[in-house]
Amino acid sequence: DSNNDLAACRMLLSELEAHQDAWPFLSPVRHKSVPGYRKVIKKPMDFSTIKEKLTNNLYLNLETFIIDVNLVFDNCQKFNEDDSEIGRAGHRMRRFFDKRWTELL
Ligand SMILES: Cc1ncccc1N[C@H]1CCCS(=O)(=O)C1
Repeated sequence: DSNNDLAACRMLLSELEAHQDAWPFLSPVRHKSVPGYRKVIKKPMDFSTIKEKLTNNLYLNLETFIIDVNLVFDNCQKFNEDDSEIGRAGHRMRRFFDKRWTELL
């Protein structure tokens, strides 16, 4: 039900934030220092923004939360080469997240 969905979202987010490869995703990409980012990425998302939305009760259920987490990783894949520090971190974080939330099912 929505209470344990919320608990699951909080649990999953704290695990994402604690991951050693989370550093590129903890705060919004500073588009002033990342040329092209604002033009290329139409819907920026990061873990701190997700936390804010959780706190403000903006996720209807686990599914809407997972959509935002996937947006973080999809943005990363769109902007970063697979063979780059941030690109590789994104792939590792997505693999970790997919494993964890499926373990909840
Ligand atoms: C996820 C991402 N995609 C593209 C460019 C940059 C980033 N992340 C930045 C977030 C702030 C710190 S940083 O500037 O080192 C890295």
